[in-house]
Amino acid sequence: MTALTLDGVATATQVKLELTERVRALAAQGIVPGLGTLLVGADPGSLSYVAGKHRDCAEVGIESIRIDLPGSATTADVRAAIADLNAAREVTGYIIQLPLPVGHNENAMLELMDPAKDADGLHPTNLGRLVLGIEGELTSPLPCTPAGIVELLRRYDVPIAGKNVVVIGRGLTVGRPLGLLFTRKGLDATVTLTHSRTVDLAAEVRRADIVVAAVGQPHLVQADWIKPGAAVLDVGITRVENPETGKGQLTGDVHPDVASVAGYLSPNPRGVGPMTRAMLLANVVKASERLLKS
Ligand SMILES: Nc1nc2c(c(=O)[nH]1)N[C@@H](CN(C=O)c1ccc(C(=O)N[C@@H](CCC(=O)O)C(=O)O)cc1)CN2
Repeated sequence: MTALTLDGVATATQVKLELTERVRALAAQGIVPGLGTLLVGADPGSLSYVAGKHRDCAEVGIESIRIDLPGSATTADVRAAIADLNAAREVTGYIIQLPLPVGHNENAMLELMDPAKDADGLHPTNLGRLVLGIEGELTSPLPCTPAGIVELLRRYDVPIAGKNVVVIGRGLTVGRPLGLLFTRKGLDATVTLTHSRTVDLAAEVRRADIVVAAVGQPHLVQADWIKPGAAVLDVGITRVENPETGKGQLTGDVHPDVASVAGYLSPNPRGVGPMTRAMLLANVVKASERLLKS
């Protein structure tokens, strides 16, 4: 068996086409969605993700506004930038690119955001709504990577209800909110959220119909951990030096041999990453649509 590829690039392209139409419809009613980004420091990965977010916005017709602060920025500087983004009329939604440099309290900064402008669904109010099971579409945004994972599975008709999902990693942007999302009414999966202190990870994963690996440990998930036919989503990514070429190479959490056992496999790169970007655009569009309805 070779797993069917869950193609994040093709799926995200389709999502962006659909969003372009929705942005046109908003424009016809005088509403221009605008995404703000706040980047602190010059981490190469974060710089590249933020640049990608602005390119994506241009592709679908969303305005974008960028605030970049130097790595030497103080907490007061970050607070001031957040206050500016909360106040800016042209910014209908914004994100704080994570991780923030060491020394900044991410949770405290996320809490300063106007929850109505939180395009990442990471403000405590929006995460709280996810916990409460308040429907996301019309009330609050969902975190982008979890939303992208579910959208990818849905668009490939991978069954979710009643299935055993094992999520590896309990981070803020992926594992923790994903567990909440999968157990929501309507998705109805049974979730095991595993982490670095889980005793027998392989045994947990062997029971899973859907596996999501989001830890950033190259090739952690082995082929003999996978139930035949399972859906495997490879989210964590690490730059590993290729000993032959000496060049850095992006490596996912899932070993390539998994493709011979799984029923579905999202590649990494080109799987969940592009869906994360597309879901951010979707959150910005939905926030503007909510404005129209309010
Ligand atoms: N505020 C946020 N910070 C972070 C988030 C987030 O959702 N909100 N997620 C990640 C980074 N991220 C977006 O910000 C992100 C990561 C990866 C990709 C992506 O498309 N990856 C490509 C490969 C990238 C490469 O070539 O280096 C892929 O998977 O094909 C998009 C967005 C942490 N921070």
